[in-house]
Amino acid sequence: MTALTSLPAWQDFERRAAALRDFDLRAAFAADPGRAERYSAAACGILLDHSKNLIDDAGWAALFELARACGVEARREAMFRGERINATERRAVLHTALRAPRGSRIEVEGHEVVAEVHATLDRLYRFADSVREGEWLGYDGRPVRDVVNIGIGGSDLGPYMACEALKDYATPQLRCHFVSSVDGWQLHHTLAALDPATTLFIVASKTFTTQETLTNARAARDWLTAAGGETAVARHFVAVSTNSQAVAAFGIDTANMFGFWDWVGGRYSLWSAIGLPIVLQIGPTRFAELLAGAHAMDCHFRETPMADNLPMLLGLLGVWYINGFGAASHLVSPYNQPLHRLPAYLQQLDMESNGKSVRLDGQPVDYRTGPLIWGEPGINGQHAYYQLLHQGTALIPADFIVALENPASPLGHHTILLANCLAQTEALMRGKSRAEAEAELRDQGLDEAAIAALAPHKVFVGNRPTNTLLLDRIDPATLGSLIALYEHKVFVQSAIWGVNAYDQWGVELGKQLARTIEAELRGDKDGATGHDASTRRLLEYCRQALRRRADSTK
Ligand SMILES: O=P(O)(O)OC[C@H]1O[C@](O)(CO)[C@@H](O)[C@@H]1O
Repeated sequence: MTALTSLPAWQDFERRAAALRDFDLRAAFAADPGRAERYSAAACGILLDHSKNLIDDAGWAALFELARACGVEARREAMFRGERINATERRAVLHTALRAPRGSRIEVEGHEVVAEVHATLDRLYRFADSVREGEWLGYDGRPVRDVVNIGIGGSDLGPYMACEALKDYATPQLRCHFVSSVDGWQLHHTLAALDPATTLFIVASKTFTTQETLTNARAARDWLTAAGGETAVARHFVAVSTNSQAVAAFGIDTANMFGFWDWVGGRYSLWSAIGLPIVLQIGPTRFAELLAGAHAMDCHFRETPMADNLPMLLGLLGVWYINGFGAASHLVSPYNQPLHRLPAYLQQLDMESNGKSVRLDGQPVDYRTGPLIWGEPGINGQHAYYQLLHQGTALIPADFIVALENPASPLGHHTILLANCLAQTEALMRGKSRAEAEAELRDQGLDEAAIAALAPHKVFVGNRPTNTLLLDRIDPATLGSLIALYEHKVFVQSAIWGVNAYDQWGVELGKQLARTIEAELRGDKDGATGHDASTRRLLEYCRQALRRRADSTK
C-alpha cells in the first residue's frame, strides 16, 4: 500500500487547498453567475447545492484525481461485489444487499445472499402484519399496543432515528419506545406508562452479548413475568440477532428470532431485521419504500460520474476541509424536526467507521481522518451554538438539510423554517464587512465614537462553508436515500484514507476495564489492583456510595 501522502495526487490536492486558503466566496459568486448551478447535483429526491464551499474547478479536479489515485471506484466495486473488504474481521460489507431488489444476485464466496435477505424480510413482514392487525395476542388475549426496542448503538440509533423521522406514516394502534441506556431510569420510566399484557419487547443485538442490552432485557423480562408468568415470554419477547445460541440461552424461543448476517455492520443494519420497529410502525409496504430509496442511492453511487455523484461530492468535500484546511469537526444541521435524531445516528455511522488512526496495512496514518460529527435540529442550534459558527475561530463545515414539502407543519411555520435555513447559509457565506457594520450603526443614529467601539464586534468574516441538501419531502424513500448517501460518503472517505471503516476495536478496551471495575465495585475483586491513583480514588467514592445505598435498603 503506497503511503497516501507520497502520492502525487495527494501533494497536488494539498497544494490546491493551500492556494485557496484565502478563497473569497462572495467574489466567486460575483465572478461566476453559473456557480450555483454548476456546483449542484441531484438524485433520489435530494438536491445538493455545494456551491457555498471554499473550492474552485482546479480544486475539484485535484479531488477527483485524488479519488482515482486512491482507487475509490475499484474499492466501491469490491464492496458491491461482496469481497471481504472488512479485512481485519475477514468479512464482506454488504448492507447494500439488504436493499437489493428481489431476484437480483449478490454472492459472498460463491453463496448467493439476496434470496435469503428476502426470505427474512418476508418473515419479518408476516410477523409485523400480525402485530399491526391485532392478530398477535398477549398473555391475556389482547393485541399489542406498545413496542419496546431494547438495544444500543446500531441496534438502537438507526431504528430510533427512522421511527422518529417517519412518524407521519405510523399506525395509530402502536407506539414504539426505545431503551438503550443501562441507567435503569430509562427502562423504569418507559415501563411505568405501559401495560405488560399489551407490550411487545424486541431484544435487538447483533452479538447478543452486549451488557447494557442484556441487563435491560432481563429487567424487562422480570417486569413481564411478574404480571403474566413465565409462559408470557413467548408472546411478548422477540429477538433480532446473528447469535441464535445466545438468544436461546437467554430464554427466547428461536422461533421468535429474526436473524441477519456477519456481513452487516451494526451501524449499517437498520435495513435488516434490526429495522423491525420501523416495519411495525410504518408497515411492510412503506419499509419496502425505505429500502427502495436506499437502493436507488446505491445505483446512483455506483453508476454516476464523480462530478454528479452525491456521496463522492460530500465525501471529497470532507477530505478537502479535514486534510486541506485542518477542520476537526463537521456539523449536521437538519431543519425538519422529524430528523432530530439524524445527527446522533450519523455520529455512530461516521465516527465509529472512520475514527481510525491505522491504515489497512497496519501502518499509522500521518494525516487526519474522521472528524467529530455533531449537531441538533438547526433551528435550535441557531439559538445555541451558531454564534460560534458565525464569529468563532474554528472552521466548521456544515450540512444544512431541509425538506421542501412539509405537510404536517402549517404553511406559516414551514415558510419560517425554510427562510431560516437559507438565511443561515447565506449569512455564513457572505458575512458582514466592517463597512457594512459601520453603516448599520450609523443608520441607527450612533455617534462616531460608539460606532468605532461597537463595529469590530459586529463584523462577521463570512466565508464559512456549507452544503445545502434540499429534500423533496421526508418520506420513506427519500429518507432511505439520505441515509444511504451518508453511508457512502463515509465509505468514500475511508477509501481515500485507506482505513477500514467496518471494524470498531476502539470500543473494546473500555468494555474490558468496565468488567474489572464492576467486579471491584461489587466487592468480588480487590479494588486496589492495577489502577492508576485517579481511578483508584474515584472507585473508592463509588464503592462507598454503593455501600451506603445497600445499607439504607437493609
Ligand atoms: O448489536 P450489538 O451486538 O448489541 O452491539 C451494539 C453496538 O455496540 C458496538 O459494538 C459498540 O460497542 C457497536 O458497534 C454496535 O452497534
